[in-house]
Amino acid sequence: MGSAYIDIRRKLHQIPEPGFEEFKTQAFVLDFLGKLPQEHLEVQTWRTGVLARIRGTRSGDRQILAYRADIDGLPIEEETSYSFRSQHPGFMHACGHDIHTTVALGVAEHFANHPLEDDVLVVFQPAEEGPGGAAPMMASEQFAAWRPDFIMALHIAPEYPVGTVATRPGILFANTSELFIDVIGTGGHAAFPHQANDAMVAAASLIMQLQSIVSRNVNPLDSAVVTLGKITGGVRQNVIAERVRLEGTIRTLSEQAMDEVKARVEAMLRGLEAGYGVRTELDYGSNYHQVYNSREETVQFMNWVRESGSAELIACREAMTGEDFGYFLKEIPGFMFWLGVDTPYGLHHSKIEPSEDAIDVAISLVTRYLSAKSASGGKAES
Ligand SMILES: CC(=O)N[C@@H](CCC[C@H](N)C(=O)O)C(=O)O
Repeated sequence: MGSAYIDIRRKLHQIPEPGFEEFKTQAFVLDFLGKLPQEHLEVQTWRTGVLARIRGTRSGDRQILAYRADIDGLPIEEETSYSFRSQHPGFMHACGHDIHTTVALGVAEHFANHPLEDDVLVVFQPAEEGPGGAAPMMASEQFAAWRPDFIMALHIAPEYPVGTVATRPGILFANTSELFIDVIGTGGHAAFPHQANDAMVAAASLIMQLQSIVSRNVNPLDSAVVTLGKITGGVRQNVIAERVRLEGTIRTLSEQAMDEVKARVEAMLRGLEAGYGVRTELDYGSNYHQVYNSREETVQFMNWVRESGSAELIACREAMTGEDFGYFLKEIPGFMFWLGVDTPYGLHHSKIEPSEDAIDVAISLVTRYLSAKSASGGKAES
């Protein structure tokens, strides 16, 4: 099965699309599903997402087991050595969603050919990178009609070898909040700073102040990240900037720490306005709930991986990545795990080249796990 799925991944890799604009990806998924045996398969769309339900042989009496993939790309210019690079300038699958989607198609194909007693729901979710598709998808009529009793998902992990998976019960990924700050001063001629109010100098001071939140305000026994990833502002070298925009993200392992970090950001903006005479505008963009793996489900999965030998299991630590899969896990028992894809470049890097050998590992692992779970009436045994 390897080469067929590698070909699918390469096709998806060439069409990365931003959140809620995954039109080609959705069409690709629908086309693939349309060619599978249709006897047990039902498909619904929700915005640019897709829900594929494979009815089990005892559908109705039994539970619905779900596998979720995110399908959007990132606004990053690709710099890989691939011959099948992105055909969408400025966009790239730099977070492995092409692999996640391919695995989901493999899972759907497997169960369309070999239905379980339980139903299997394969969720193709848009907009994970932002603004967040999980919460509105869960609130949709389509999802409510097919709401699963269990849900699992994976995320590629560049640092782990192919053939390994890593997870832990409890918190796996952080609470996140995007951060958009506009600093607004008064523009002017570079030679007359006293007649202007330089938004760039105020923004530079703010950047350094924000770095002190994690080191000086957050309890050292807690964990938090404040990262600014983008600055824009100014017009040209001899014009005092009237407006500077900072874009970043806040990550914390507790909701309390998130509230504390946000309170400090707001206090610093008030201080900046008083000290520099600028005006500021603050927008937290989208916020994601932490990915909290159900204890019982995760321990069962970890035991099953160890006993079945389906992959090598790493009991990992939590990470400061975010994932709106956390919204599914807030309401539905399940877990997320890392899938080793062995590449020197990290997630969101323009040169990331995940090993495609991991695709078969994942399809086999997910289909075997859901089969074992169904066969044992909910509790997977190896
Ligand atoms: C796994 C991963 O990389 N997820 C993204 C999620 C983005 C959340 C949101 N847009 C933000 O930037 O806060 C991540 O950056 O961790």
